[in-house]
Amino acid sequence: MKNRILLIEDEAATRFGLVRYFAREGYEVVEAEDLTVAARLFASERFDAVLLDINLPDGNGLNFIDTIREHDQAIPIIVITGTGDIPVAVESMQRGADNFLVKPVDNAGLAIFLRKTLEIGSLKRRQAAHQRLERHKEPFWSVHHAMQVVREHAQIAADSESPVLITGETGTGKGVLARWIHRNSRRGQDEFVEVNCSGLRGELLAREIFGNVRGAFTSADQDRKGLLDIADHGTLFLDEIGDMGLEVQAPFLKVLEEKQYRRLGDIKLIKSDFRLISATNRDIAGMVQNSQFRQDLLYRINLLTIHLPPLRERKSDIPIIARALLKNLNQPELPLPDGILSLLTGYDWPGNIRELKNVLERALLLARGGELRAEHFAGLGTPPPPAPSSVREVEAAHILSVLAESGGNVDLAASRLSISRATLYRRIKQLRGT
Ligand SMILES: Nc1ncnc2c1ncn2[C@@H]1O[C@H](COP(=O)(O)OP(=O)(O)OP(=O)(O)O)[C@@H](O)[C@H]1O
Repeated sequence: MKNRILLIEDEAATRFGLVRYFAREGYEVVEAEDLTVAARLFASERFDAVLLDINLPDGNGLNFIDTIREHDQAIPIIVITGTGDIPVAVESMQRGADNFLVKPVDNAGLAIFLRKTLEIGSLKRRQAAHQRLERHKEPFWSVHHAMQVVREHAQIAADSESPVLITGETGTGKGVLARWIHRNSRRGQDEFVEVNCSGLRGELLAREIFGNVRGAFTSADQDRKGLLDIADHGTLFLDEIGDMGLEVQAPFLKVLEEKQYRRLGDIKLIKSDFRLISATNRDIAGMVQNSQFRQDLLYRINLLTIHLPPLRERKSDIPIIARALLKNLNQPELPLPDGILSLLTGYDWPGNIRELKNVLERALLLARGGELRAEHFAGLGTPPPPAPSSVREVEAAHILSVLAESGGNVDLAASRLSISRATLYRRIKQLRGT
């Protein structure tokens, strides 16, 4: 799809030149000769960027920056000013413009400006959307006692600066938990730098972590920052640390001990104040026994270990997690009938939360916006287990399903069950572990 530019410029000749040039560059340019037309267009149409002249027949373009920013914080604004208008240009930046150019405009220069500004704008939007999504990922949906321990330890991890090792099978949410710890730590506003050690072996991983100077190896045609550099003041998340080769383990241990390192091919020592969170789905202690992982490194990274249990060991959480995942998939109101809940709780979920999320996404596609039915979950295998028999099991199943239907809201569940909030808490406590 073509990027749409709103060009606000009163000189017809300048407009003509810019429209022709940008049409050739693959943009769609919509023209406004004054602020009145611009305001009408901006209110009714969607644009990817605004090119704004300051001196317009019906007012000062600077005021229009405020109007744009009231409605859209992210859209790139490039201001075009006459020579000698530098103070105006500075003011335009202070009011929220992204860039300014001085007339006569060099079209090629403006095109480069525009491309860069649009790239940054789109990155900002993606980052904002990603952060919004990440904020909704709450790692602790649970009534299970094992997750209570996880929650307590995660809070301790967030309050401290010590290295944390998160263990658990694939798809249990180790990455989600690592981000939660970072966000809730005092480094939460700084970088969260993630590297997956299984995708990059040997020297490739070392290059990513340490960076390099020009000429350090054959293809090193320029200096490159390492992730340790970028994670300074923030958090470095090493996913699948069990897959880190021994040749990288030794220098990495040194970094942890000394908090400084050298880029590949460099002699200069660089300091980095990063906080380490690692994760693995492998048995690292067993790897130490087999000399595949250094014991001294393990001692350094596992000061605090948090284990995420697989979904099959906390099946009582499946209704709550499924509800929450539906909410994240923008389907908070969609009912999950008992038949489907028993299908979901009857399955062992080797891929854990990731698999549950995929299964729900597939079911939503198959349901085409309608109600979810059992046939949308075909392939989950085993039929639902026999209905609970003891009074305690019946009570547990009922409480859990009402809690799930109430989206984990204890007040709502208590009122639906016609018991007090305190009684419901007491019952949940008694039932934990069932
Ligand atoms: N609490 C949660 N909220 C929302 N989504 C979650 C949650 N936990 C896990 N997921 C989803 O499940 C998937 C797997 O999560 P994540 O990558 O954190 O797991 P992992 O244990 O790190 O997996 P792996 O070991 O394969 O790297 C992701 O799509 C993630 O969004």
